[in-house]
Amino acid sequence: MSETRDEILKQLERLELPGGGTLVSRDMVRALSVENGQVRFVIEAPSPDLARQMEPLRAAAERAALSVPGVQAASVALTAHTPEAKGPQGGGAPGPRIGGHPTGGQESVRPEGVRSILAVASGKGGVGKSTVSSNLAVALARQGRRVGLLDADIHGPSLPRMMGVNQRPASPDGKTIEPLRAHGVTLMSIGLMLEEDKAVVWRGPMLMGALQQMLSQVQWGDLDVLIVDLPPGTGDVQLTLCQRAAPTGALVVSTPQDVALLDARKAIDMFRTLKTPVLGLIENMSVFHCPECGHEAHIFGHGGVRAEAEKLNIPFLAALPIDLETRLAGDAGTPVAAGEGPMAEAYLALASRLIENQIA
Ligand SMILES: Nc1ncnc2c1ncn2[C@@H]1O[C@H](COP(=O)(O)OP(=O)(O)OP(=O)(O)O)[C@@H](O)[C@H]1O
Repeated sequence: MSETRDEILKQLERLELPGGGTLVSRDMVRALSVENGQVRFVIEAPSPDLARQMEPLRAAAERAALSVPGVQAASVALTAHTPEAKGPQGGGAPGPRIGGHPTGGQESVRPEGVRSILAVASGKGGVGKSTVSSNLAVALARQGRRVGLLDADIHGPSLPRMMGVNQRPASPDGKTIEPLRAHGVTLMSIGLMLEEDKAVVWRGPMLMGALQQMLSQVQWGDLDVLIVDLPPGTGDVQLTLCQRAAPTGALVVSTPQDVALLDARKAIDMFRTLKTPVLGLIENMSVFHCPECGHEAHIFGHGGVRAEAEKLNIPFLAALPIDLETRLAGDAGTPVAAGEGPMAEAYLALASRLIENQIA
């Protein structure tokens, strides 16, 4: 498939644009996908006016794709930035375009100075993956590790809020991106490159391209560990990370609830298929201690994740309670692990365990 892709791009290189350059050299091809002989991509024009004039070029691009052996059908769409929009990702400032199609076939996109990449995953949404990622990152940094945190949850990036950052990362040369720093952690989120409140409507290839950019264009520097907060589920982003960045392993977060565990099992199975070791399971929202009477309530069930870990012979790393401070601290932009108290200690203990086991 990647040979077909390369050949299509080669054909598109031949289509000269009126102002000079080609569709490829001017980076106007988006979301190129090849599936069972069906080719699809989008030509992104600099303005709606130019897009209207580019219809003959669109048709020529379709013919060029069809001329490649193995291609049975080609569908090419034209799109444009609106001048008032702040780029496809918002923000106005010049900078790298996020969400292009992935490049470079199966080449590694692992950042050079990063010793270990740790994926934090869950089957189901809302189980606390981002809460665990941000607190674990802060706890590791407090123990002297050089930590990076990449929010790869493209459809629902929540780390900027949880880490208390909202400025757009700088890109002095328009290609590389300078990550931000918060609570001792080097941080990058796709949410910082997109317009807040705008839904991301991207196909798989654009998601894969965006992750690739976040790994290879961000100046991560030398890190002991890069924690990648994945979107929930088993999709293109997970696949790209495992195949192109060779993570050291994955931590899977789940609540003890049956429906969450069911999905967690799927995530574990996906990592096994992709040959990424699952290094541990974490139970979040495992118990609620009533602050008034001290009563323990198992709102989402009890012990399910520990039992699952034993069954699958995967280390059970932590049982984190439902905790008001955790929620409030996350909403306020200073993770609970940055302070003092039982939850900060729980995250510091989790971080120590990962350091002792040379995972982070
Ligand atoms: N242990 C906890 N105690 C109390 N609230 C929690 C806890 N863990 C997470 N939360 C809260 O639950 C909500 C969802 O958590 P979070 O965003 O971390 O989940 P997620 O799995 O990353 O979600 P998504 O599927 O959107 O990526 C947040 O408001 C967070 O503050």
